[in-house]
Amino acid sequence: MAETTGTTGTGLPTGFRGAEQGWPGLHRIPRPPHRLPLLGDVLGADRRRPVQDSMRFARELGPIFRRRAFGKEFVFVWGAPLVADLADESRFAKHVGLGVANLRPVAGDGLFTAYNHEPNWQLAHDVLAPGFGREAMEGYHGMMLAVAGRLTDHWDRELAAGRTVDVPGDMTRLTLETIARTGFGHDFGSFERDRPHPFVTAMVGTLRYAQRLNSVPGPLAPLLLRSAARRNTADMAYLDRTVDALVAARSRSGGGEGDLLDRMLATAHPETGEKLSAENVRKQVITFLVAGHETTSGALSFALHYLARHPGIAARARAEVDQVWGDTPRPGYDRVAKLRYVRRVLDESLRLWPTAPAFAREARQDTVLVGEHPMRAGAWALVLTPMLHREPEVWGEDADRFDPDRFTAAAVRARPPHTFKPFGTGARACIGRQFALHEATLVLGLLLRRYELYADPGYRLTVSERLTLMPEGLRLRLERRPAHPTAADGPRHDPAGPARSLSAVRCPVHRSAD
Ligand code: HEM
Repeated sequence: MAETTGTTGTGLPTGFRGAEQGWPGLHRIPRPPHRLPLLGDVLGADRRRPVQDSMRFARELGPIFRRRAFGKEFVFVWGAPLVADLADESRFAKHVGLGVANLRPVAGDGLFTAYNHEPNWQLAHDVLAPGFGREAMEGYHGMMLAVAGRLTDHWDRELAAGRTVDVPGDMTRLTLETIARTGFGHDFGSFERDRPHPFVTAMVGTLRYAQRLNSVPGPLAPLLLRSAARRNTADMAYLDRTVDALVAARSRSGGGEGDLLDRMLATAHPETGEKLSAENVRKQVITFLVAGHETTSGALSFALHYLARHPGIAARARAEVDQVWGDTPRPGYDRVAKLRYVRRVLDESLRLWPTAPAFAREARQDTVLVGEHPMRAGAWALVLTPMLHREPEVWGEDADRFDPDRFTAAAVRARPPHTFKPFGTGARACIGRQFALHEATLVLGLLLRRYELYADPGYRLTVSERLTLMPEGLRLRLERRPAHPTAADGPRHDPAGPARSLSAVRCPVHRSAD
């Protein structure tokens, strides 16, 4: 069922198979009309933006379609009933394919890139899952606040200097420091640097390289990507060195305060007593440092973009923060989940731009997808999340419009299951979901309370891709808000009250889909 775990010299997994073997009814699945011999469906393709490219094809071809590139055919799925069927864990499982498989040389059998059959997945999952439970999360909260304080110090300085702020750059600084501090007791000093930390540069290099591997013919990859492959090797070596130094420092210090690294190094499996090997710890640390910040940074950046574009929505979110938090400098752990409207803003941003924009599912046994498309065991499809999240049958004809009220409790209850999947699905869904949501809601609350956010009227949203999604070149102008005189220790009224009344504020720059 699972593919072979080896890789070729280019990092492409051996046995990387196309859909021809797995989908007996492949010919019935729509494909782009202008297919070139040998090259496939590459006419007009934007190799730097493969997800947005596939979204374009999705709109033309419908809820299930295929694309061919360099002799390999891939099936894409985004229609809600199809995705719901793929979410059936008894018949389907995560497939480590395309971009994820290309990351195997970097992250090996770490949690994200492990094949389902590899024993280290279950072992690491069981050992690390308690690191994302409520007790652990409460422990991270204070550190998250401290890192957010470094961000606001930095933004205050930029504001005093009359500069706009670099949103994706600063969100990446914030989220990298947060996972490094909470997970590994490490400080990259991101806010003290003018340029991204070399760890970030090396990480972005490996992500981009993994994405590029999909856009060149396999056999020609060693030739076409020779210099890129050399750079990639150097990037991977840098990541390894950074992580090795971090682990060595922890071992010398004799242990931390029970963070993720302590768990990785010292915790035995509750039933088998087994521990993670040194090599696996290295892969897990890289996995968590990368997976733990890149996507959250994008999610925060998109949310800030939409908030700046929709002052009425920002005002409503701000009213909620003022009411729930007042002026308390350190809102407590329990106060974060109370920011229900801020959380809806985040969910709506992740709906339009799920920053991990696809996940793959493979058939565990021969089966028929939605009773129509036969699949052999091991056949797989890529779920195109941004299109699932814009499926008109589910989200309406105005699905491209930013509207956080799509996430009121009643609206969520009214939707069919498996229609909102920014964190993937099933046993291999995101282990860091609560961590990301807590961090991002906390930071959005702090920023909304402290600043007015102004978009550059000339900016048009451009989304860059490096396996993950990020708004490109987004800068905002800030103004400090006066401190609010509301109570510091909690809401005196229903927090949704004034928020509701503010919902009537009209947004002067309301544009759909940007
Ligand atoms: C908004 C932020 C985030 C998004 C959108 C996101 C999205 C995802 C998605 C879609 C998957 C499943 C991938 C697949 O099926 O192939 C996943 C898995 C994973 N994520 Fe996240 N993630 C986020 C934040 C985080 C954070 C903060 C951490 C760690 C602190 C994290 C660690 C992981 C790991 C380790 C896995 C693999 C889980 C497994 O297979 O057992 N993620 N994430």
